[in-house]
Amino acid sequence: MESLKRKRKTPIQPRWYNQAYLLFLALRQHAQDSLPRTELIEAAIELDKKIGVELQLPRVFRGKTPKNSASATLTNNSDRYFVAYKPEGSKSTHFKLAYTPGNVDDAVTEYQNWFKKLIEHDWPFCFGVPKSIDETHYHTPVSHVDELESMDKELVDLSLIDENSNKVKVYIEPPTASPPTATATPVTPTATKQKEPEPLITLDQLDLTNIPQSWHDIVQVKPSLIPFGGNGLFAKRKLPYNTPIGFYFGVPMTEDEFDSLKDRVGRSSEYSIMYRRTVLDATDDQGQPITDPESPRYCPFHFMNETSSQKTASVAFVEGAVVNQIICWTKKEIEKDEELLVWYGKDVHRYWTKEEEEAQEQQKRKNCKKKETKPSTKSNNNNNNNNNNSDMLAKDEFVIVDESSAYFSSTELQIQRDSQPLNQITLVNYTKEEVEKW
Ligand SMILES: C[S@@+](CC[C@H](N)C(=O)[O-])C[C@H]1O[C@@H](n2cnc3c(N)ncnc32)[C@H](O)[C@@H]1O
Repeated sequence: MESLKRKRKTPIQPRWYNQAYLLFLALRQHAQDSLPRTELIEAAIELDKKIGVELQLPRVFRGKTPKNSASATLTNNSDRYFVAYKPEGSKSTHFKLAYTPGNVDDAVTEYQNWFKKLIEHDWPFCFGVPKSIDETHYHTPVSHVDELESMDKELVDLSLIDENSNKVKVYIEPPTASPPTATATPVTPTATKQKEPEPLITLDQLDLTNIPQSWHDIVQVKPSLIPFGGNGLFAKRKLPYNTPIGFYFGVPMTEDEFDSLKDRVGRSSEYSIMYRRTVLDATDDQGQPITDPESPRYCPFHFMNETSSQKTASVAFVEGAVVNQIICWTKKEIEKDEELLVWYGKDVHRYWTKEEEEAQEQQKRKNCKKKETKPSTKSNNNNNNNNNNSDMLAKDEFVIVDESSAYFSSTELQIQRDSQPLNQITLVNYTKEEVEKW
C-alpha cells in the first residue's frame, strides 16, 4: 500500500517533456520559427506552465531561476535543435530551428548536397592513387596502391583532408623491416607518434582516373549472405579504410512525433536512426523502406545488415558535425564483393536473432532425426558452435531498455566535434585511433 501511494505521487514524466524540447516547441509554435533569446525563454516557460497544469506534471523549468536554466539549455544546445544568429540591425541573439521536422523535401535537398560535396571534394582524396611512390615516403593508404600491396597494411594511416589547403594529409609509419625503396626516408617513430611534420599530398600528385562519381560506383544492394538477412549492401570495388562512403538518409522528426506518427507503423523502427534526440525516419508513409532506386529518398545504406559485434563491423555510423548528418565510414579496407556490415548500437531490439535461433533449432531437430545413429557428442558440439554465434547476437550485450530503443542509435558512436565550425563534411578528421575505437 505504502509503495503504491508513493508511485502515485510521482507522475510519469514523458520522455519529450524536457527543457530543450519545450524550447523547441515554443519556437515551433511561433509564426516565424525564430525568436530573440528572452522572448523564446519566456514563451517556453509559459508553455511549461500550461503543459504542467494540463498533464499534472512537475515543471521542467523549476528552481529559483528557471530563466537561467532555460538560457543555459539554449546556449548548450546539446540536441542541436537551434541555430543562434543575429539578424541584421539587431543587437540581440535570435534562435531558429536547425531543421523543419517532417520536411521531406528539405531533408532530400540536404542529403543530395552532402553527397555532392562528398563525391566532388572528398572522394578524389580518398580514392585517388599516388602517381609515384618513390618521390616521397608519404603515400595514400596501401589499399590504394597496387605496388604497395605486399606491405603491412597496419602500418598505414590516413588523416584525411585539410579543408583549407585542399590537400590530403597522409603519412606512412616506418616499416619494421628496411624501407621499401632506397630513396624513401621513413618517418622516425617519434615524429610519427607526434604526427609531425605531416606533409601534404596535393590533388595533382594523385591519379584521379578512377574516382567514383556516385554511390552506384561503390556499392550495390543484393541478397545478403546472412541467413534470413533479406537484402544487404555489397562493395562494387575495393573501399579504402577510414573513408566516408555516404550518409544514412532520414527525414528528421522529434521523438514525440515519431512515437505518435510512425512508431509501430510498418517497419519504420527497423530503419530509423537517431541523431542525438532527433529520429531520422527512413521509411514511407506505410513505414516501409524505400526500395525504388529512382526515388530521391532511396539510400543504399538503409540496406546494411548488422554484424555480430561492434568489433567486427566494417562500417561505422558516425555522427557528422552537420545537424542530422549520420556518416557511413569504413572501419577497415573492404574488398570488392564483400558485404558491408555495421553495428546498429547497443539499445536495439534484435528480433531477428530470435527468428534465427528458432530456425537453427528447427534445423538441428531435423538434422538429429536424420542422423539418429550419430553419437550424441557430435551433435552437442554442433549445438555449441551454433550457440556461440547466437549468444553473441542475442544475450547480455543487447538489452531492450524500452520501446524507445526500437530504432537503432548512433549515440554509442557519437564523437563530439562541437569546437568545429558547422556546415562542412570534411572537418571531421578522424584519426586511426578514433576509427578503431568505433
Ligand atoms: C536497416 S535494415 C537492413 C536491410 C534489410 N536486410 C532489408 O532487406 O531491407 C534492418 C533489418 O535487417 C535485418 N537484419 C539486419 N541484420 C541482420 C542480421 N545480422 N541477421 C538477420 N537479419 C538482419 C533485420 O530484419 C533488421 O530489422
